[in-house]
Amino acid sequence: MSAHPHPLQRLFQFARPYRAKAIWATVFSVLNKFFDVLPELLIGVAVDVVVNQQDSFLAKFGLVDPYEQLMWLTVLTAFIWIFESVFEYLYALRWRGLAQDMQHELRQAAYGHVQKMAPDYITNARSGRLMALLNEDVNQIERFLNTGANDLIQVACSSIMVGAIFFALTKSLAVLAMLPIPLILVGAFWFQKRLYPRYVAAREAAATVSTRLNNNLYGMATIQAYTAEAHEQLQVQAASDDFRARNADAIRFSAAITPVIRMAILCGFVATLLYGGWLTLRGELGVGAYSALVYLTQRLLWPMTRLADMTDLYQRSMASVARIMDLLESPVPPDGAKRIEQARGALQFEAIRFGYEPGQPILHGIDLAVPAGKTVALVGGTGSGKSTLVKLLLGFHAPEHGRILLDGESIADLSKQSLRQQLAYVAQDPFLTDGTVAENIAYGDAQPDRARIQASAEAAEAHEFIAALPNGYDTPVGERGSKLSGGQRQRIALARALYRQAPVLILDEATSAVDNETEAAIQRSLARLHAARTMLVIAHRLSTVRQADQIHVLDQGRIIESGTHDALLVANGAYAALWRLQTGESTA
Ligand SMILES: Nc1ncnc2c1ncn2[C@@H]1O[C@H](COP(=O)(O)OP(=O)(O)OP(=O)(O)O)[C@@H](O)[C@H]1O
Repeated sequence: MSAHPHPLQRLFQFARPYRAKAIWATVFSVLNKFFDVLPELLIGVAVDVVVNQQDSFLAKFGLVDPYEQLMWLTVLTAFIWIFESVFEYLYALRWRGLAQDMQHELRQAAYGHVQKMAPDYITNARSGRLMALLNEDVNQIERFLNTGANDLIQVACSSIMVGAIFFALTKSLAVLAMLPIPLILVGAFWFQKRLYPRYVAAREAAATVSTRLNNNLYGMATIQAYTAEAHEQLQVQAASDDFRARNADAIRFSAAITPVIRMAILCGFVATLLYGGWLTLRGELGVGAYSALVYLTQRLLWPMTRLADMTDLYQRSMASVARIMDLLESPVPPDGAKRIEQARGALQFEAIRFGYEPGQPILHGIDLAVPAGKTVALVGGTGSGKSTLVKLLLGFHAPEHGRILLDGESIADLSKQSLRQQLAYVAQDPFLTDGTVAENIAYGDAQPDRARIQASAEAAEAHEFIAALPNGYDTPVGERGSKLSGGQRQRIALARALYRQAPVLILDEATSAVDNETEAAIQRSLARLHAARTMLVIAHRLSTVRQADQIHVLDQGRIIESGTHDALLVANGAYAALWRLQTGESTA
């Protein structure tokens, strides 16, 4: 199916640090099973005591009186049961502990890995699919380790132990009782092989449902505004139906396992009952041994009915392990090693060519410089590649050709963390966390500075509205900032970027949702900060970039004009035309 090792092997590899814990858990499972099988033998010994009395098996140990034999048998039974219970407690504790540890480690590792990927990876991988992976797949492994692993070990143990007892007591009966085992195992493997792809398909379908639900919950306002509820309900229904059908397909198989195995067990049980009874009647097998063997046949074969559940759990969790390991092994974008402590903020884009998809170039050789402390603006039609250029600067993608320099250092050589610490970025659609206003402004700072938070909010023209909120800076903003207006969200995002005090400030449509008056005030604040920072500003509203030291006009991935506002008006090209359109002024 794939070049990867078996999922179990991949899980073992991942769980290396937990090897000692797993070994202890296994030891306790084995010991528990050992003490669990013994009472069956004691039944045989008890029958032997009451039937054979002075000639019983126990009499050989010097216990001639049958009443004394019974007494000792009772004491022995009590001890066996106590040990069985103690080891049951210990294995349950260990396996469940291990399940929790693995669940935690896998989730941490998977999320940690996702955080190293470019943001586009998450949208390409479908965020719902990732959610399913981080939640359900991880839980699936916990479920298996909670009970499944112990069950598998104990079935194997009881088969070996009971088999050994059978062989010690009577070989011919042992062969008969064990005849169904190969049949059961072949059957279980046959089912298992067919179940695995069905579970993989079911997991995929679950991920699709999750993606759709995720998307719809996020876009509920649009769904309702467009009265698309019925349409979306149908879409969810279709995805859920598919999930149900795939699960039903797996269930048809897994439900058949127990009845089939039971038939095989029946053969083994009937054989022991008949042939063992016959041997006992002929005096070739003791009555005590016969009683023990009848019970032990059950002990040997009956747990195998649980193979169905175990296989089920095992296959589900292996499908989940494979998905998680695939994620963990997906290549992380390369990272540079150099660090930059305090950049001056000089940026240089040299002959940048880039496309998201092979053969579909978005940027066709961009050359531009942003001297330290200067403001450079990028304007141009929608889809012309402005945000893409910023994504390259942030190191989300690497250019196919050309390089980007920060203070003369290629950003490809810099560690992404070090690079991004020099940049303060306000995205087109800023992301606010589900915390308070203050937490959002001081985002990423372990020791938030209250005075700096307020100063940043003032510079972003946000202080006034924040102060008017019910709890001021301590007001929760809601999920993704849902309790705020678009313009308020933008200003908090701007305050956050200013709080960072990074040498380079990148504003991608950072004030598009605020009114003209507020924007003018923000411009004045930014102008005061101007000298200290390099600014790369993207804007559709040209009044925003009017004061920039240099303006570049992008068109379909190429710079078609560059200059100051005044020079571009004089040049009377695309920029001047756009300016006239936006202001109604005549520049000719
Ligand atoms: N993750 C992506 N995968 C594939 N194509 C993308 C991706 N992001 C953007 N694009 C494409 O790249 C082109 C440039 O997009 P970009 O966001 O850089 O434009 P922009 O100039 O910032 O536009 P706008 O002014 O509308 O924000 C567009 O054609 C867009 O469809």
